[in-house]
Amino acid sequence: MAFIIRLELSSRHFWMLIAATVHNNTSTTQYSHDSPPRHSTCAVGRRPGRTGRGSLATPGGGRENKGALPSRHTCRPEPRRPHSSNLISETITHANYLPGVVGSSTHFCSIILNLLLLAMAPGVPNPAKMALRGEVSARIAALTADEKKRQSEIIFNKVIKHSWYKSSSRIALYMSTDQEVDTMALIDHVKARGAAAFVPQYAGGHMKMLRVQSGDEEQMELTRHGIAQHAPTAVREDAFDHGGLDLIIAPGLAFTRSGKRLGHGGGYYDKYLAKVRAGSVATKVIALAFTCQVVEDLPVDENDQTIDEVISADL
Ligand SMILES: Nc1nc2c(c(=O)[nH]1)N(C=O)[C@@H](CNc1ccc(C(=O)N[C@@H](CCC(=O)O)C(=O)O)cc1)CN2
Ligand SMILES: Nc1ncnc2c1ncn2[C@@H]1O[C@H](COP(=O)(O)OP(=O)(O)OP(=O)(O)O)[C@@H](O)[C@H]1O
Repeated sequence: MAFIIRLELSSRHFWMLIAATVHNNTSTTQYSHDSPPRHSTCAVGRRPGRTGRGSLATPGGGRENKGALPSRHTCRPEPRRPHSSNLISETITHANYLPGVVGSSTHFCSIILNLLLLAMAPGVPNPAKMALRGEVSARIAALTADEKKRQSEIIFNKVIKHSWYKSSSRIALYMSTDQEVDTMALIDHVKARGAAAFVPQYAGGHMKMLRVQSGDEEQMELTRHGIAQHAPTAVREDAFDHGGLDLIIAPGLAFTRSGKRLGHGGGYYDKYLAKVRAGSVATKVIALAFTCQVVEDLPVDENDQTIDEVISADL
């Protein structure tokens, strides 16, 4: 019976079932499988200033936006794949609809079958990564704004004292969302030091690092993931074309002390770091993490790039 159901499902649903299995068996998150996923909303528009920050999708499927965003509307269901964090909540929903499949003794065969399908479905999200993204996103969502501010300030002070930071004159950072270590003070610090600050501009699977000029942050537009970035029409120095980068301060969802990194599932940093490292410049990479983002171990694949150091309030 389970097999027949599976034949009727797409490969994405196979992964959802695996993720549900992984999640049900190993997760310690506070999601209630009885609770329906939260309503999905998204932020669009221009960044209103430094206090109104966007956010990446949350595990409940919603895009929490604690900052005052200029506009907010309910997203209609998109025909394309949802953000990986949304997939987690969808997974749980599907698990509820198919209790006989997820909860039955066919688990073992199901997992073997799904693993075989992994090889046949390149580019389909890895269920172990999806499960960890859901767990860590929930932990971050549970942090208060004051706690995130407290940790971000400690991290800021560690970064500005770091020897790699002090010796770098071309530094890539990221425009932080409410679910990430705040980088706004750091971007200001880089510019005040007279160093060049760059931030990501991503679209269609490709990411550039563009230089931040005075006042840019207030002009930036929010992507559908709630990330502020230069408009497509902005003409700014591309870090890659003009001398590279000495230091990349990277975002992510989960990290290990040994340098493994899990991002939001776009593959943007993995590709960018691979390109940077293929060149001759010895660019250092530091990731910034809330304490709850540092894990003992995390799943990696052949494309995943390591980071040189993770800085948290505790590490
Ligand atoms: N502040 C900040 N800026 C950042 C990043 C970040 O993590 N933080 N990024 C770090 O990389 C890049 C953008 N991150 C993205 C991550 C995922 C998707 C994305 O397309 N997600 C798919 C689902 C992916 C999947 O599940 O396979 C989607 O929404 O449909 C887009 C951008 C560049 N800028
Ligand atoms: N160098 C690369 N070349 C081609 N595809 C890649 C490369 N790096 C990653 N990818 C692909 O991108 C997709 C997302 O990868 P992954 O889930 O590891 O992203 P992530 O590290 O979580 O995201 P990000 O780097 O944007 O924070 C996967 O399908 C992966 O195979």
